[in-house]
Amino acid sequence: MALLTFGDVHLSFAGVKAVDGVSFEVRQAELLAIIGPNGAGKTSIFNVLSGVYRPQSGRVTFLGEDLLARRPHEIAAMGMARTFQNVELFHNLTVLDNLMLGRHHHFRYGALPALLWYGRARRAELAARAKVEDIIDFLELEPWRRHPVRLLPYGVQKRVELGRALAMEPKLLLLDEPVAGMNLEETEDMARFVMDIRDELGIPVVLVDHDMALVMDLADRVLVLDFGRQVALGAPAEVQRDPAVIEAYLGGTA
Ligand SMILES: Nc1ncnc2c1ncn2[C@@H]1O[C@H](COP(=O)(O)OP(=O)(O)OP(=O)(O)O)[C@@H](O)[C@H]1O
Repeated sequence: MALLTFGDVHLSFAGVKAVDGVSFEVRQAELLAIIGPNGAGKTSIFNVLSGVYRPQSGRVTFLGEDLLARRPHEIAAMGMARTFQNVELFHNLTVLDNLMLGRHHHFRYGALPALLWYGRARRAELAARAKVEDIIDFLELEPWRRHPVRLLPYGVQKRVELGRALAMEPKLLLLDEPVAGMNLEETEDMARFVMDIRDELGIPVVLVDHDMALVMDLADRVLVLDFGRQVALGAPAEVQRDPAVIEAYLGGTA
């Protein structure tokens, strides 16, 4: 069964068709990439998925539940985690604290037990800490764990953001341009972590990026958009050969 279904979604803003009848599904442990030129509708799809935009029509389900009736924090609590084009972290806090904050919705105790550090609060805190330490290991963030995020190189900050999303123990991860602005080495590191997230942790990923080599390398399937419309959906090799894609997007570079 598909984890997520996006069915014939239409979203427009004052006559601009941002998403114009797009349909796809995300399967267990797959990496689906969404590509397309600027303004093609990629971010709008992410905003529909995370409950920020409400489309005029269509059907979106996650884990069999209707997503369009949900608010952003409810969708996050269902297990959909997202990273953003720009780093969105608490820059004065350490790597460790930023990751601990990623777990806050897992905490199910009141302020008083938390303050007194007893019972359930203590166990939850210790479990959270163990989980966060695993993520620090997994993303090779150990050298920076006590450093404020603002002092870290850009590529490492993006990795911390990825770590915060993983700390939510997501069932689906949305990555918005994870390698934008990175140098070659940072890009290769990030590609390796994204692959490990799918292959070792088994978390399905939807990725938007302009880096064509990365997308074609990592993705199991690629959805190509142009002016909000769906141009193609299929395996990378298939999509690269598709004349409609070459015409609309790759401009003969395939
Ligand atoms: N909140 C909004 N208000 C008005 N128009 C919007 C809004 N959000 C998106 N749009 C319009 O919808 C279209 C799709 O935009 P979107 O940001 O989804 O594209 P994109 O593929 O993510 O582009 P980019 O690669 O530049 O990030 C564009 O024409 C954009 O101007």
